[in-house]
Formats: sequence, structure tokens, C-alpha cells
Amino acid sequence: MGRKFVVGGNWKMNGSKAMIGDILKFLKEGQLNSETEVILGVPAIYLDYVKSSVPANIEVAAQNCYKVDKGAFTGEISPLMLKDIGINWVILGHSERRQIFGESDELIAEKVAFALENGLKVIACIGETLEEREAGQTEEVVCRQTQAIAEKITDWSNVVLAYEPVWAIGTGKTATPEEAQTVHKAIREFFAKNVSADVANSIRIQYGGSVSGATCKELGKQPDIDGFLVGGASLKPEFVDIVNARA
Ligand SMILES: O=C(CO)COP(=O)(O)O
Repeated sequence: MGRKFVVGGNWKMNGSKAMIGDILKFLKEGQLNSETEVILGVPAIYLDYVKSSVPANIEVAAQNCYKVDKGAFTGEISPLMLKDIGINWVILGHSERRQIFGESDELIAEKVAFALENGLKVIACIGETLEEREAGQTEEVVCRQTQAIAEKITDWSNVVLAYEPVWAIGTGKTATPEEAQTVHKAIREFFAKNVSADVANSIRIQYGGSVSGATCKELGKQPDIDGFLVGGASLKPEFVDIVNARA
């Protein structure tokens, strides 16, 4: 069976009630391809609000959650809380969490495992920095990040992997379709070798990093690119074009 195209909009720390109103308007008015799964990554404070007003064909994700169910962890939210308000998805390991908030491969892997155990679906993010790419370490880095998760989970059916090269995030510098495809293929080979042929075939791998209405079509044609994780452009009407990249 083919892998269903999956496009996430990661709003990051953006939005207001007024802005969310505008975003939901263009999403409701736009003709979203029903063959594409659409997931909005929403700031925690707006999750309930968005969940209550989003059309049924759009899923809502948190942008982070912690690795235990409750307790003295000021400022954190748990997978159980997300499930409690009807949220089914979480983005984990985004490069901004890794770089700005110092999250390690191991912590991210623990969060992925705990979120899955509690019935969430996970978009797990990986990707190399510019320095790592220039040092020829891209594949080594993304495999190391994936391996950390593979050590903590066995069932990948509720995981989407997002390959987001750090140098392409928010820079307007999209990876070329060939650059992205090369890494996506390497990740799939990692799964074939270290997890199973079945997971290698079935896991969906999104590309993220300056995806726009202009770049999405060519990227979306690559055989190992199964969708996108979109930052800046997910706040704008062109997000509809990105959702429909394969249409
Ligand atoms: O980080 C990203 C999505 O998670 C990508 O952000 P941009 O699309 O703004 O480059």
C-alpha cells in the first residue's frame, strides 16, 4: 500500500486568536486534497481553541510534551493532558527544541516512546546543521538521531519522521529536490538495515525547511518524500497549495 501524503503546518510560537481565525478561514475555503493528511502544530495555549473550531479533516498537534504523565514539572504538558482535550498528535525533537532548549537525542527518544505509549501519534524531527553538512556528516547525524529513537521503540506505525536540515529552516534556502531525496533515501535504507524492510517501506518521511508554494511540487515528486513539515508558509494561504502539492 502507498504511503499517504502528510503535510504538517508548524506554527511555532506564532498566532493569536485573530490570526488563527484568518488561518482557519483560508483552510476552510481552500479545497484541501482529501488524499493528503493535514496536521496543524499549534502553540499549547491555543490547542483547545483550534481543536474546537478546526474542520474535521484537519488534525491538531502539540509542538512538544514531556516524558511523564504528571507531577512537579512546572511549565510542561503531558501526553495524557493532550489526549484529555482530544489531541492525537505531537511534534517532538524539532531542531529548535534541540538547539535552543538543549534537548538531547536521548530525551527526545524518551519523549517519543512515552507519547506513543499514551496513544499519541508523533512527528519526530531530525536534521543536520550547516556545519555538519559541510563536514560531510549529514547521513551520520540523521542516522544517529533516528537510532536513538529506534533504541526506545519497536512499533513505528504511529510515527512520521520529519527530515528538516537546520540550515534550511526559516532561511528561505530550501534543500533541492535531489538533496532532500538523497537524505530521505538514506533514512529509508537505515530502516531497512536496522529496523525492518516493512518499516522502511511504510514509514512516512516529511521534508521541512523553507517549503513554499513555489518549491513544494518538485519536492513532492521525489519518491522518498511523503509530505512536508512547513513553518512560515503554514501561516499563509499558500499552505493550501502545499497541502495540494501532489494533486
Ligand atoms: O521548522 C520548520 C517546520 O517545522 C520549517 O520552517 P520554515 O518552513 O519556516 O523554514
